[in-house]
Amino acid sequence: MTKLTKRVHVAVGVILNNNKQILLAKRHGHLHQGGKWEFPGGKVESDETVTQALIRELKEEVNITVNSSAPFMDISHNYPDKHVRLDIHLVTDFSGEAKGMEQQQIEWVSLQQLADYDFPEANKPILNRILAEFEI
Ligand SMILES: Nc1nc2c([nH]c(=O)n2[C@@H]2O[C@H](COP(=O)(O)OP(=O)(O)OP(=O)(O)O)[C@@H](O)[C@H]2O)c(=O)[nH]1
Ligand SMILES: [Mg+2]
Repeated sequence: MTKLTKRVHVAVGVILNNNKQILLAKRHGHLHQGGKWEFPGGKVESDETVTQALIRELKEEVNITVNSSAPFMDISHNYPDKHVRLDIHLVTDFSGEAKGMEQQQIEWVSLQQLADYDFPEANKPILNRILAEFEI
């Protein structure tokens, strides 16, 4: 008997504010990759574009209204239990005050401190790219 590995397409936001801080959220313990810090985002539903999913998820999860976004990186990663495609977008133009809408911990983290946080395995290239792009 074979069981197909779950595949998910995820819209992910690297939200950068004017103080050069990036918004991180802590995944609840019971979730996939629970306890790790993530960039806010979530699954793209079948009836929406990645941009629509990004806008919806950032509003639902962290109360941020995206005014515009730019494609930043596309990563496919195979976890033992799940295959993820992370469609990562840079968000510098947004409004609203960040809030953990799902009782999750959130933090604005300076670029210098980003490497101190524990991220899911798939996020390593994102970290490297952010640090290279913004010249840390
Ligand atoms: N949002 C987000 N997900 C990530 C990151 N890195 C990473 O491996 N993932 C994985 O991508 C998947 C995203 O799913 P999610 O749990 O955020 O989806 P969602 O918000 O739609 O959740 P829901 O299905 O509970 O409503 C998870 O398996 C998660 O482990 C990241 O930086 N941000
Ligand atoms: Mg999510």
